Amino acid sequence: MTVLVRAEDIVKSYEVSNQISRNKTTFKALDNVTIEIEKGQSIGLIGESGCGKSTLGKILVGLEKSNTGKVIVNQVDITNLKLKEMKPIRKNAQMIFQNTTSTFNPRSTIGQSIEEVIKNFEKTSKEDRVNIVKDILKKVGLDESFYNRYPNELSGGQCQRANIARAIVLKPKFVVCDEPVSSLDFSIRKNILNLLRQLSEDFGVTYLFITHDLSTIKYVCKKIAVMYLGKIVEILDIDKIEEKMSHPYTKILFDAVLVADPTKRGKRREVMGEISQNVDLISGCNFQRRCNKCMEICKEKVPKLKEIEKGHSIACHMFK
Ligand SMILES: Nc1ncnc2c1ncn2[C@@H]1O[C@H](COP(=O)(O)OP(=O)(O)OP(=O)(O)O)[C@@H](O)[C@H]1O
Repeated sequence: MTVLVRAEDIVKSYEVSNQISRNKTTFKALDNVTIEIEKGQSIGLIGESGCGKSTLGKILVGLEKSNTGKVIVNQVDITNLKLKEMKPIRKNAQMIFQNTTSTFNPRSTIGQSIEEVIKNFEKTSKEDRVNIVKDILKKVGLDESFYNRYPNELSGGQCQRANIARAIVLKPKFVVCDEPVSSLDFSIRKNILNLLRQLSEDFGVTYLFITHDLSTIKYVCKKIAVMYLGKIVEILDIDKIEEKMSHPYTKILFDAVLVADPTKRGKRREVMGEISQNVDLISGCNFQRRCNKCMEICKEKVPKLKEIEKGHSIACHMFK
């Protein structure tokens, strides 16, 4: 298997100022994250709001810089690349955001916006560009008339399709999808998820698929990564999740999902305490205060993400 994206020991801190005291403090959004994404092995990334999913996604496509650590995309170390040097990488590493309409220039037509992306990366004639854009619009289920429409003339679902068209027009190898269907009606979600899967089959795109909705992951991903307070706590195959999930936080997350068959519903595990705010203030495991299996070692030592069997990694002191 070829490794397409590798992030090693990524730390990302933001400076936040207190509005009242005007003191500045740092907030660690990513706390030594290491993740490897193999070609063709799309990964779903889940975790509570604010745990650092989008920040990690942006760092992997070079839209944000980490404070420390290393990011390798398609065999190129992008950690310290300047904006200009990032250009050839961007062609292969794109991001689809949740808020669809605001990502388009309101003064350009959808066709012009997508053409702009091609112009930035490839030398093509106007005629070729128009044809490429019309083709890709068709591929995402939008007819030629959308070329001349403005963003405010599109519905949410149509705009998300256009957004996907723009992200994949250059046939990138890696795409981060940040909650790509969460702002859409349930009736349209399945269509978009099927479209993403189809595009991965047709163009060989590998995704990092960020979501809160576990049910959407299986449409496009083979693996799932669970994140808690700036750390990846478990990675495993999606089809083995019920049988193999082991981290106490993963189990709680999955308990929150309703199981259709009442005979298969287990006893619900309760999550204790409140989510901590700043991981810099915690020594040991970030999940210790909410974990009903917390041991002495969890308060002292940070558990490392370790592969406990092929394709299954976990960061928890219960697993040696
Ligand atoms: N530019 C920024 N300045 C300061 N803090 C930030 C910035 N961007 C993100 N953060 C903080 O970093 C943490 C992680 O944010 P991030 O958006 O990555 O979380 P998330 O898991 O994607 O959340 P959600 O699921 O709600 O989108 C949050 O606490 C957030 O407030």
